[in-house]
Amino acid sequence: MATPDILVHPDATTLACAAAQDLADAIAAAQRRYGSASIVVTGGSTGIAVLEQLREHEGLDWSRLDLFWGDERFLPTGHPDRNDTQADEAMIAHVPLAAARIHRMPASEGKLADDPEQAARTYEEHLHHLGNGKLPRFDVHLLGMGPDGHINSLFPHDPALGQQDRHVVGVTASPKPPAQRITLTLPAVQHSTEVWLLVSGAAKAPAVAAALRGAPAGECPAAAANGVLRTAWYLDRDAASELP
Ligand SMILES: O=C(O)[C@H](O)[C@@H](O)[C@H](O)[C@H](O)COP(=O)(O)O
Repeated sequence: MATPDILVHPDATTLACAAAQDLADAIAAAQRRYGSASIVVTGGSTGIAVLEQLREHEGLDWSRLDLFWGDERFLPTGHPDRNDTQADEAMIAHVPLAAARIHRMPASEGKLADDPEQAARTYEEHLHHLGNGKLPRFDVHLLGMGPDGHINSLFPHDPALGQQDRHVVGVTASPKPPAQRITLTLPAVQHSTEVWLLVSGAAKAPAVAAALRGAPAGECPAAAANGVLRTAWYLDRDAASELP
């Protein structure tokens, strides 16, 4: 596993601008190489700020970009706390993405209303359908991180962290509201060509240091967030303040 790249920026705004520029470049590179690009987006203030910046990038070919989510709060369509609603407002509503390439996690309504596990299976089937029985290619998986080291909806000590056989699971007792969520698992994160963690603020500094020290994933899930070819940590100075 390659050593992670640690990229420290003066503040959260500069971090988001730099990550968006790098993401635009990575999308263009994947489109040149494969014909289309595929990114996994995240919620949280830093991840959403990156999407706000990305939408300003001129020359980006939005028609050949697939958008997936790393996790979702299991709430009805359009709920303001859903990660996809926030991504809609920050980026999707402003750019010409192809509707069929926006792969949202299911919402808590209709047949799936009270069944995040079934909703997770539905998303997993969708991914496996796109990938001919496997996961599709994820060129870049963006991740936020909580002060407890959680990534996606994979929280410390949660049994979902040990999940090796599934790519998407339902969460029913998240320590952070809402309790019900859908999340990609660690094997799905680790399937991504590149994983970029977007972390700002002093409250995250201890978890950043723990993850980069190689803490056990059960205690600090972000420690296991590694891409196949590259892992990059986009930090602001405060988040990096406990690194050696
Ligand atoms: O699902 C959630 O409750 C949040 O989206 C959460 O997982 C978030 O991504 C991180 O806590 C980082 O958030 P910030 O970037 O806002 O610090």
